[in-house]
Amino acid sequence: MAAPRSYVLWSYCGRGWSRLVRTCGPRGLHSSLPAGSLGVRFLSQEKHATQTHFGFETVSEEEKGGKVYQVFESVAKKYDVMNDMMSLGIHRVWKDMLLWKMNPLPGTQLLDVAGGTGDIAFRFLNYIQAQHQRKQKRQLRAQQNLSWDEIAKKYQDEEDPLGGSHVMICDINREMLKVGQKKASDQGHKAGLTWVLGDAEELPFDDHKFDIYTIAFGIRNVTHIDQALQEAHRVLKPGGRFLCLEFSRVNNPLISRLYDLYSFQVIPVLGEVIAGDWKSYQYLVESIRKFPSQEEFKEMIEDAGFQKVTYESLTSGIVAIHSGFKL
Ligand SMILES: COc1cc(O)cc(C/C=C(\C)CC/C=C(\C)CC/C=C(\C)CC/C=C(\C)CC/C=C(\C)CC/C=C(\C)CC/C=C(\C)CC/C=C(\C)CC/C=C(\C)CCC=C(C)C)c1O
Ligand SMILES: C[S@@+](CC[C@H](N)C(=O)[O-])C[C@H]1O[C@@H](n2cnc3c(N)ncnc32)[C@H](O)[C@@H]1O
Repeated sequence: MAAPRSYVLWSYCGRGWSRLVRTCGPRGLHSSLPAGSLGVRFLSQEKHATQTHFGFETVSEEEKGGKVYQVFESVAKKYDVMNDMMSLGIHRVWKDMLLWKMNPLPGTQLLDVAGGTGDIAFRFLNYIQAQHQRKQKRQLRAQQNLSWDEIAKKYQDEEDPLGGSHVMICDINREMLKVGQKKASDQGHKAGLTWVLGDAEELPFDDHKFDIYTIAFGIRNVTHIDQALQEAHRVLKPGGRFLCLEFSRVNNPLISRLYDLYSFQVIPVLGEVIAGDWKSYQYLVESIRKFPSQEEFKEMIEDAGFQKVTYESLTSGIVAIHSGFKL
């Protein structure tokens, strides 16, 4: 569908001309003139950039990407410590729950978009490796009559412990990727992962390439969420799964009040004290409030072509995991 254009209209209401900006979509001009208007002069056809939000601020769509980039460039080095401090470690449990829901099999090709400092990717590799080790132990226990030499040899001759699984970590921000790459080498993750600089709205991958697409705490920052969802659908294989972990809507009014207090009174202060960055953490809490509810987001995922879309709210709806399939 063609993007709506904005036009400047000037309306005369008796006391003088006033400037109105109205959009013109494919079905015509959407404008209602104030009562008492004596006439309209169509003075110009300036094309206006479409407006969107950056937290509670209204910005042009062109500006938003740059502002989001600055936020994550600024917080990258303190990102992990901030998350532990802000959530008292709860974000780790939410990410573990994403992995339990995914329950990947050896050989899975995962694309983790907005993968940042690698939290989902490392959990994926650890999950697959742990599965492989459990399987190996089960097999060895079943073979009661093996000698010590044979057991040692089985461990030495080990084939790929990832069973061909691979995770592609794609993020738009160089600084976040750099921190992630350093963490990977510190934690000894060498095989099974690739780091790619790329935009969720225009993924640098062919169609039908991945078994699973994840995005954790990323989609809220994307300018055109519908575009990112369509890209997720495009790069998944038929039968592939979309999983999204994101902040959502708290339904209990008392918890919601406490959560608001904590978010607006505590999180930016922590951001200032720990990361020297109040503004980025103010953006974080504001962007959470701008993100659609569980049901609204489910509809957006369905609109992108996914089927069997479901969600699970965690911690009273502070976050939710949405799941959908490309069938
Ligand atoms: C720039 O963009 C970003 C930067 C990032 O670093 C990260 C992200 C993306 C985000 C993540 C990866 C996850 C990071 C996690 C969070 C943002 C945390 C959000 C989650 C919560 C607020 C809820 C869960 C956290 C907790 C339960 C922490 C517990 C806090 C306390 C026990 C209270 C601390 C109390 C004080 C410091 C005293 C002063 C308090 C007030 C003035 C406010 C009153 C607050 C309370 C009475 C308690 C707080 C209540 C709640 C949190 C709600 C309770 C909820 C339930 C019981 C379910 C990124 O995009
Ligand atoms: C809050 S972090 C989440 C990182 C990680 N997934 C996690 O769960 O901790 C958000 C990430 O989204 C990335 N991001 C924002 N807009 C993006 C876009 N259009 N395409 C890809 N990544 C984007 C940021 O650079 C940042 O690394």
